[in-house]
Amino acid sequence: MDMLWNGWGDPAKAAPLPDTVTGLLRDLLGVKPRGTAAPGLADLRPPAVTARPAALKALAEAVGGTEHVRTDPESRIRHTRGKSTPDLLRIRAGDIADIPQAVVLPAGHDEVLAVLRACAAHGLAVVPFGGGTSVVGGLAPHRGTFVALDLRRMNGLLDLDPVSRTAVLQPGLRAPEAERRLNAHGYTLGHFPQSFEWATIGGFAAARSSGQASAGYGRFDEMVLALTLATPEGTLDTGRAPRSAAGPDLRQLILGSEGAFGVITSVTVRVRPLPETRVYEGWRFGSFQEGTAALRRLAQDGPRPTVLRLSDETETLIGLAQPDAIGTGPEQGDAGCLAITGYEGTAEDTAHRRARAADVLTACGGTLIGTEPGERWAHGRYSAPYLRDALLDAGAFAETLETAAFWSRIPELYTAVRTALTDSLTRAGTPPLVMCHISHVYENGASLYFTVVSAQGEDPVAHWTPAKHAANEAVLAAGGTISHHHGVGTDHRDWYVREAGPLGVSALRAVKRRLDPDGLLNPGVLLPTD
Ligand SMILES: Cc1cc2nc3c(=O)[nH]c(=O)nc-3n(C[C@H](O)[C@H](O)[C@H](O)COP(=O)(O)OP(=O)(O)OC[C@H]3O[C@@H](n4cnc5c(N)ncnc54)[C@H](O)[C@@H]3O)c2cc1C
Repeated sequence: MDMLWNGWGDPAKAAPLPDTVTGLLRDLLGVKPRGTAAPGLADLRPPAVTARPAALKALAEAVGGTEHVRTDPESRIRHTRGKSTPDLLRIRAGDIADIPQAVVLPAGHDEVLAVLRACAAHGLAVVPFGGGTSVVGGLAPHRGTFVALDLRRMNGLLDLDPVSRTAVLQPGLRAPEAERRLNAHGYTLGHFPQSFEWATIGGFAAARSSGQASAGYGRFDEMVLALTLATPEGTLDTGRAPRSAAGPDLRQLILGSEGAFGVITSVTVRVRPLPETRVYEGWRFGSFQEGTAALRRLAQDGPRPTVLRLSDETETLIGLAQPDAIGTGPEQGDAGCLAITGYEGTAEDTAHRRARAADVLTACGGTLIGTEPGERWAHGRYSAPYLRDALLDAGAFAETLETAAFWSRIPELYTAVRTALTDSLTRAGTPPLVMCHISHVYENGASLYFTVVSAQGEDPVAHWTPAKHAANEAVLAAGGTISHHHGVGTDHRDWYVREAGPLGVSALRAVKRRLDPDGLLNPGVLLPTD
């Protein structure tokens, strides 16, 4: 099954907004229903394919037949951009300017190399395409003539080593299928981002993804032990031991390279035994500040839950911490802040960590409110993207952005980003609701994840852009990183360039030139084009 072309996920799971939320949008944010009907897939008329027949023939030869090179309108439209809110708004408005010439489906590493050779020979750029869930413009290169390299046929579990607890996965394997295959052998990857239903192993590595259970299982880049990269200049194999002192770690150069240095064709990951037990529960704190201090205590001194997240006052009040319960949040205004803790592992380890963490959280001012909020969060953990579609349908604007910083910077960063978003959208005539949560913690810092909801402007993308830029400026000024887990793409590139600095950027450009001398791979993604 393919994802909804102009929204999120499985069309069967689309859910209308509860009346409480529609009322809230109208009364609080002045959201008005949009009058214009969105075009259907068949209404869109992609520009004709301009790639020469010889180029399409070479691509077909590279991937074993014309059936693996798709030029039909629907396939091309389904590979146009990713799933950020501006991406959805553009395609809903019928804008398919970033459409690929063709969708090419290789079956293995050698076919990827052959596609890269064919593209080099015929002057076509290449956009590696995993699940298509990028929210940073990672699939919209700055070059008109390109093909989407869809990795869905490379979807195998190639090896499982129970002694080392490692697995070799192909890049096009979607997360649920990766879990299903590992679970059949008694293992889990433990990577559960909100995009879990659709994103792929290659996309996780390419964009340095982080899942909702990162407190226990770590970020995806921490799980990766080895990678194979197909580049226009040949194959780069990295990682022959869990850790090494043999020079700089080339794995780190590939992780986060977002298709600009090559195509990841194989990923070796560490796996863990399937947990015997899972338990999620809710805690209430008087304020975001108090809850943040409690999370820091657990992150620094332990014990570390598997899931650890904290919503600020606004997110708690709206009920967004549990998307299934949106609009039915605590009735009283002094809801405080909801934290969710989760424990996965053996029964003994889970019970032990849960009891000790409860002592820490209580000492930090938290009140246990039972397993119901935790179970509700777990049940609704993949629902929020469906909610976004319903909000857009209702005429609201809803988008997320994220950053991270050292603990001492977190309060300033929180205030700076909230203020930037609120001021910018209020000046534009659409005062927003800005909500925030912490869902990834480290010994030395944490991420902040913001959700913005407002009325849509007349041109919703143009209306949002200054607010997003103001938030990016606030992130850098307050000492945060431009992305904790969404990546750079084209949307964050200009701020990433400032974060990396001129020498850092020129070093990365040198790498790009060595691996991709003709600049075929994702031009303009991660780094500016020359
Ligand atoms: C609703 C929603 C929720 C999300 N939640 C999370 C979350 O909780 N945590 C999180 O980390 N992210 C999240 N994301 C962002 C996104 O899911 C991640 O960035 C994910 O890693 C992208 O995987 P993908 O397979 O969809 O990659 P794609 O979107 O297809 O590609 C992402 C980038 O990587 C490149 N790429 C893809 N595959 C390869 C490959 N094999 N080799 C080289 N380059 C490649 C692409 O060219 C592109 O630049 C969310 C996105 C959405 C829309």
